[in-house]
Amino acid sequence: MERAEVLRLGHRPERDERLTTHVCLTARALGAEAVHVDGKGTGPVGTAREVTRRFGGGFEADTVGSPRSVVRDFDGNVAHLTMYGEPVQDVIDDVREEPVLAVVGAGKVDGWVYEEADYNVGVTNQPHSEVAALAVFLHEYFGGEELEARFAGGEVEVVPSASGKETRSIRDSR
Ligand SMILES: C[S@@+](CC[C@H](N)C(=O)[O-])C[C@H]1O[C@@H](n2cnc3c(N)ncnc32)[C@H](O)[C@@H]1O
Repeated sequence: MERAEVLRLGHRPERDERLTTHVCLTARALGAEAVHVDGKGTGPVGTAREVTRRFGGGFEADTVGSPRSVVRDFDGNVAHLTMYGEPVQDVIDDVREEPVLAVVGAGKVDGWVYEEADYNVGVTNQPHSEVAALAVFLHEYFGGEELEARFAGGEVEVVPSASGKETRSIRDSR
């Protein structure tokens, strides 16, 4: 069965707070089980935990001091998302053979990441965003099944609506 974790490299608290938060929330929403934030990213990690508490699911978020250890210790395929990589559509079937650690950067990504990754994967070979790259990668990895996921154990859930904004407490929906 497919399972995914995400490693956010090079978080800079003074400038990446919002983007790293979006990496964490995108990882959770699109089916990853955990995000590991390299550096002192306590703000994004706290937000991800709070969203999980409110909206459910078993998503885990933490900060890590040694991203290289996360890469080396991961039991599965390490897929580094980079505009210089092989096209996602060419490699995703092979990546899907194992659990995946999807690695995304912030500023310049160190050379060891390119060397130690099992796959360097481009979501197009144009420069864009780690959030966009992660979303498309997870969607390709899970083949769209992540869109049907239920997030159990939270306080509230959204009632899908063609207009307006509606939520209900989980107690009311059972
Ligand atoms: C704004 S980019 C910065 C990249 C940085 N200049 C470098 O040399 O690695 C931040 C991250 O977005 C992701 N990214 C951007 N464009 C991508 C693409 N076309 N395919 C896959 N990932 C991409 C990569 O993970 C990258 O590390």
